[in-house]
Amino acid sequence: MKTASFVLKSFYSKLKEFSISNSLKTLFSNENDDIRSKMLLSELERVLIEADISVHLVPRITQQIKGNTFESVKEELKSSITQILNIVEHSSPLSKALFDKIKLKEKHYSILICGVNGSGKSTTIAKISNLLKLNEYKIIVAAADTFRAAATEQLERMLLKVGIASQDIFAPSGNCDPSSVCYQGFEEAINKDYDIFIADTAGRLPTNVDLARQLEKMAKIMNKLHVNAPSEVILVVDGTSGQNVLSQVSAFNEIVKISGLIVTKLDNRAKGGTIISVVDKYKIPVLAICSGENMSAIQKFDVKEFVDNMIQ
Ligand SMILES: Nc1nc2c(ncn2[C@@H]2O[C@H](COP(=O)(O)OP(=O)(O)OP(=O)(O)O)[C@@H](O)[C@H]2O)c(=O)[nH]1
Repeated sequence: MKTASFVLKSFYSKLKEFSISNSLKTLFSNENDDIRSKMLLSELERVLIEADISVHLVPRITQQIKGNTFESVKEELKSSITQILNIVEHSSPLSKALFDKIKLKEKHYSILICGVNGSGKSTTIAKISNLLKLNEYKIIVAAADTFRAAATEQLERMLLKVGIASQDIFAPSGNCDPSSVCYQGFEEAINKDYDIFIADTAGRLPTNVDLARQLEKMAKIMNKLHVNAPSEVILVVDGTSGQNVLSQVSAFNEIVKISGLIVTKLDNRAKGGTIISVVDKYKIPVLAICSGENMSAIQKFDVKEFVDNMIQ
């Protein structure tokens, strides 16, 4: 089985392959080049936009560039991007429990997972469940994706694979309302003293009013059972969706307050700029990054590691 660091390397090697630095080096092919000249500045802007950094953010980054050598510009870019990413702390009680082995203080911790179709929600839930189980948490997962027929079986299959027993998967048969699955599942979590309750939800376009209301209802109904519920609302986004991720974050955040992001599929086509743009615009922490279908392909988001690999 591939280890987490091996899998993550595939994301970082992709980032390196794309490398802002390579493009930057070519901008400095002539010794007398000055980055502040109009031509070179617009070339630098193009490089950053190609790295998936939003067009609104790029001028703010380039404005801070004062140096005129490859090394100085590179360091200024790194510092500017680091500053943007460090505007929030990229952690939550869940991510600390997952990656830092810091015990959750809250009892019956509840997590609502949402996102557009196919962003990787169920796979990510299996990865999280795997880690939580290894860290000796008693968890229960509710299959509240009652929309797609095969979704429950798919989730169950993945959870069983990582050693979650079928009695720890709340998946009532029949045509159930997703809010009632959330409610009953969370009620069971409280009654049977589970440490963590995770609800998988159907993939949805947040612009679909009915589906948006349904998600809102799930969060509200959980709150009837516990004053802090849901403890975290995590939006799972496909990291290869580029700037589309920005509109997803905005739309979902209007329905339920998103407490953190998990960015998936970074092994596919990762340029990294999307993460920078989302953090800058919405100040929402990135709780984890995923770079593969393998259950170990999930890792804490580390700003320094990310920036060092993006610009070397
Ligand atoms: N390459 C890669 N594929 C991934 C990753 N995470 C999930 N996938 C794949 O993406 C596809 C969709 O994943 P799911 O977990 O089913 O996504 P979902 O959001 O639950 O899907 P819906 O329930 O249909 O909305 C599957 O083929 C997964 O194996 C990842 O980090 N990298």
